[in-house]
Parts: sequence; structure tokens; C-alpha cells
Amino acid sequence: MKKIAVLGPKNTYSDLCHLAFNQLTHQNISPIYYQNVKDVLLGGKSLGYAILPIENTLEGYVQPHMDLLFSSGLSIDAEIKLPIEFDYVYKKDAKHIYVQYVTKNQCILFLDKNTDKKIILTDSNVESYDAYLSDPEGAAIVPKHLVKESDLSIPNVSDELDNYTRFLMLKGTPHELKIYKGNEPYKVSLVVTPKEDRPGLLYGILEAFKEANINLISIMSRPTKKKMGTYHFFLEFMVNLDKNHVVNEVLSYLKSSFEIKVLGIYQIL
Ligand SMILES: O=C(O)C(=O)C[C@]1(C(=O)O)C=C[C@@H](O)C=C1
Repeated sequence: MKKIAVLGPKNTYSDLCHLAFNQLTHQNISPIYYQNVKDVLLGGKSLGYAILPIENTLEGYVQPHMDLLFSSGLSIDAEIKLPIEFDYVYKKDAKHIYVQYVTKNQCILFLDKNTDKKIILTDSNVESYDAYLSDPEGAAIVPKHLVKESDLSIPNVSDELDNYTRFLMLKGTPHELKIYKGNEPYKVSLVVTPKEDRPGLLYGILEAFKEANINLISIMSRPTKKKMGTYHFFLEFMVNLDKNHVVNEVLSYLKSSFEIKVLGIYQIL
């Protein structure tokens, strides 16, 4: 039986994403829950599958998660986007607000109005809810689906209600396009590391995409963490299924001046 590493406990947004993945791909992969995202990726390495929240409407890319993906040795199998809604639950004399570290950055306006309470960061939204339940002075920002009628609550505390998180389904096998959806285009995520530092380096990357007429979705730099002032570039772009040869041409061109790590070639479910 296939297993997938998921941020737990049960009922996190990552867990909802695992259910959506099973439904959309007609599979029955069972979840193994881990306490934090770092352990999810380590678990995914031994189980063969993992789920990683990578980007959201309000914060953009979650940078620590990008770094974990880069060093995980896992590749991207597919992408799923889920709507995200947060409510506030609280005890009458609340003094502490439990909030997951990515959730915090999606509810800044609300938290700015509650500076009289101490913010305690957690690793998952369900951990926040459980901590509020067991703390007589607790409050928490939690997914709407966790809130019960018995909770004192304030609905919709995200900075923007039309809020989505993009999850990556990761696999332990090397990157290879798995066609889940007929003729739909696919996305390529890759990391480009310059072999040397020189003027015009970034221009060279952009030029390769312009020449191939490929529309870049994003380009972001992250520190290599090896030497101060040196960076990798994370790139994402969409391609039609019949344009494989163009992608191969761009990758071989980039390989002449850069180290390339393809994180995944995958479809959006
Ligand atoms: O804590 C959860 O429910 C998660 O699945 C994690 C996570 C994330 O880290 O992005 C997932 C979606 C929301 O953006 C907030 C938290």
C-alpha cells in the first residue's frame, strides 16, 4: 500500500490536500503524519511521497519551504491549489494567540489589532487549535473547518478572503512528467546556480527564455548558504505538451553556463 508524508495531525490543510490528491488521481495513498515540514520531507524520502505547501496568495513563495525542497532529493509529481480560510477562536480571558508560522503571514492585519496578546508560533494549524483548547488563556487562528459551534469565534481573519495555497505533491523518484490530465500544459520548476559571478549573468538566463518564446511565471533568488552574497535562481514556467523539444533546448543552453537542478516537470490537478 502506498504511503504519503503529510503535515499532521489529521485535518491540517496539508491533510485536506492529500484527500484531494487521492480523489483527483483516483488513488488511495494513506497518510503518515509528521510534526513539522522538515520531517515531512525526510519522511517522504523513505515513503516515496510527500506534500509541501509552497506558495500562497498573501505571502507568495514560502521561502524556508523552497530551501527544504531544494535539499530534499524529492521531485515534483503534481500541483494542487486549495482555498484557505482562517477564523479566530478564543477563550474569554485569552492572553496567548497560537498561530502556525505560515498562517501568521496571512493574518497580519488582524494580529496587528491584537498586540495585547502574546503570539506563540506553531508548526501546524491543528497544533494551534489543540494548544488553544488546552490553554485556559488560549486563542488561535485556525482553519474554518476546525471551528465548532461551542467555540467563541471571529470568522474570516485573513488579510484577503480570496486566499489560496499551492501545494506540491512530491515523489521519491527522479523528475519525469506524469500525464494526469490529457492535453493540459505542464509546469517546469528548476533551480539555476551560476558557475561564476559576472555581469550579465541574469540577463543570459532571461535571454534563453525569450529566444525560446517561453513565458516565465516566476524567478526568485535564494542564498546558496555556502558563501555570503551567492545565490541560486528558482524559475518556473508553463509549457504546452507539444513543446518538449523547446524545453530541452533551453535546458541544454543553460547547462553551458549554469548548474541546473530540475525540481519537477508536472501538471496542475
Ligand atoms: O498547518 C496546516 O494546516 C498546513 O497544512 C500548513 C500550511 C502551510 O504551511 O502553508 C498550509 C496552508 C496554509 O497556507 C497554512 C499552513
